[in-house]
Amino acid sequence: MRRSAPSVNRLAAFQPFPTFARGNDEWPRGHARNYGSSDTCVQVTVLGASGGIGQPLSLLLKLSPLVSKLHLVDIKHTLGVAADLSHIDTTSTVKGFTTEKDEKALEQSLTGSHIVIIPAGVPRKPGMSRDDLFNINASVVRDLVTACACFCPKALIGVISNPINSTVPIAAEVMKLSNVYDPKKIFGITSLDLVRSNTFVAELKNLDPADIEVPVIGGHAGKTIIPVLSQIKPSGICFTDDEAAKLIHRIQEAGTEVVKAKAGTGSATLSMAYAAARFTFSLCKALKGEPNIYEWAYVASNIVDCLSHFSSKLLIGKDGVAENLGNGDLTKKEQEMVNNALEDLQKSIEKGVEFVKKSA
Ligand SMILES: NC(=O)c1ccc[n+]([C@@H]2O[C@H](COP(=O)([O-])OP(=O)(O)OC[C@H]3O[C@@H](n4cnc5c(N)ncnc54)[C@H](O)[C@@H]3O)[C@@H](O)[C@H]2O)c1
Ligand SMILES: O=C(O)C[C@H](O)C(=O)O
Repeated sequence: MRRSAPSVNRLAAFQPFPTFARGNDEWPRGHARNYGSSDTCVQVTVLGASGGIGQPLSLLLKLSPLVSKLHLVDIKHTLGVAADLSHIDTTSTVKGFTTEKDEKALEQSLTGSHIVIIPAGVPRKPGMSRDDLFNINASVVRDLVTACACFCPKALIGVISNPINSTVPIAAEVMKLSNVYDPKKIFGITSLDLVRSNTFVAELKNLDPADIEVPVIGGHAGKTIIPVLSQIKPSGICFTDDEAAKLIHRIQEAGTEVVKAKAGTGSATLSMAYAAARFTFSLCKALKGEPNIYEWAYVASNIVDCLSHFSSKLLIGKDGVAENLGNGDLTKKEQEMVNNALEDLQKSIEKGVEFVKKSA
């Protein structure tokens, strides 16, 4: 039987589906009554909404009372996905936009958006690295963020499309070119690394994952994914060197674990949809003025001297990152992991920046 760690509850902001996760029949209706103020309208646009992540993510967003208007955008199939979701008896409205045949689709979907989440692009197949997706996804993200710069320059933007370590700097450069760059408003969504870490630690120590918070810093590829085991909440969870090494390896390779298991049909979609929904709910709560919203995400940062982007703990407010809370006290080994990730991160960032400069 699983033990519960009594000293730390999952932070309210960290647990978007408390009653649902516990199997409460009332959800989402009863749940809706407890969440956020209904007077703040939040419009969320999902770019890539017909895809493996896009569809379950859109479903989770449709279920939440935090979202008032849901705009679903993809090259194709979006009208069907939107019609399907629109029959769900929650209060938000859903609209589909197909960019393939409708040149106004991006303008119409993005105008008025407070939050834009981007899972558009191609996923990995076995044997590929995330960086192997650059050639296709770099231009997808560039073009979609260019549309955001034009039609919703003040929106909070969450990038899911890989390689995150490069696509987020691409998004930043695009916003700079349009003179609407606000470094506080662009996030690389790395939440899946934290979700996985919580799960794996809970499995190892026979605890309830809802009670566990494992910080993960750095970036989102291989050794740039840096779980900070010394700062796990609740404190007092100890690992042998062997346990820690295996755990860190599993967290860093978890994406590849899924890619291999899916055997050519894609990468993580359902767990990513959950992670992205959780992150989006945090943005919604922050927009609605809820205090103490903390997340980890890959953002413009001066936490590490030589890098323009890095993932660390953030306080999120109405305008995006309200404060970058940095890495906390790292052990010598964790600091070594950061040092070992610098070169990869630097290269990925430069690759993204150069790509936008060349295509400008
Ligand atoms: N950040 C993370 O932790 C994380 C986790 C999992 C997957 N991913 C990444 O997310 C991306 C999407 O994965 P998926 O499994 O959903 O892929 P998918 O192929 O199932 O879906 C992608 C969708 O994007 C759409 N699309 C492509 N170009 C578009 C454009 N220009 N405008 C609008 N829509 C467009 C496609 O039509 C498709 O429906 C991949 O790059 C993958 O590597 C990131
Ligand atoms: O591994 C991938 O390619 C997708 C994603 O980045 C993940 O971590 O699951």
